[in-house]
Amino acid sequence: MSVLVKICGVSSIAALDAAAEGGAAWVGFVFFPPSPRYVDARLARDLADYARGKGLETVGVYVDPDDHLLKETAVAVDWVQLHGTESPERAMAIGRTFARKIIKAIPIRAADDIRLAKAYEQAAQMILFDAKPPPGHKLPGGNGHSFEWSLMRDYRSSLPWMLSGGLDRDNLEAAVAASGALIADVSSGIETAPGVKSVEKITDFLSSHAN
Ligand SMILES: O=C(O)c1ccccc1NCC(=O)[C@H](O)[C@H](O)COP(=O)(O)O
Repeated sequence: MSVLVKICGVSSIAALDAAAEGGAAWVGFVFFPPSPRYVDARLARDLADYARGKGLETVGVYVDPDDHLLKETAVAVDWVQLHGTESPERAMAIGRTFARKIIKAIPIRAADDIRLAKAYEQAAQMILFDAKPPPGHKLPGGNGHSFEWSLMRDYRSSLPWMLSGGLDRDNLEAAVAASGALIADVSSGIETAPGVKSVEKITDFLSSHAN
């Protein structure tokens, strides 16, 4: 069993090197100021240039972004990941206006939550299923929480999809087996503290069941 991997919340060259050397397909930069993984437009441009030189695809992670933020930052990345309450119409408009591929994050707690993905089939090029954060939580993603992976078992779509939420090297194999995912996304599980990526953990994660 092997999966493609997105390493999310990257803010250092060392983490990019580990992601590229371990065979990750995507790296994500978080453009949401309250996040401990936040990077500004200038740092993101430098990191994204470096990542592209290493053969990585780049993803900008946003929460209900306005056009000003997108104009400043989306130019640096290949994909725009929408982690807020963006409607299908807004997601489609962002994709067209900024000529970027869209990943729409769908928060999951129960089986019914998966249905929302259908509404984005024309607006997005990929879906990311992430654990719904507890009410009142300040971040919509990057919380290290999992959802019941087997809920994805019978999911079928014309779009590729990523499994996300609380993954780490110890649970990746079980998560993939239970969900049938072909792509996995990880952030907290490869950190030593919120926002601090570990080269060793990235390498371990990617060598466990990825590629
Ligand atoms: O990572 C963040 O800080 C973040 C903040 C706001 C919106 C989204 C965010 N992360 C999105 C991701 O793609 C994470 O990789 C995903 O939520 C999984 O995170 P984790 O459970 O920590 O592996």
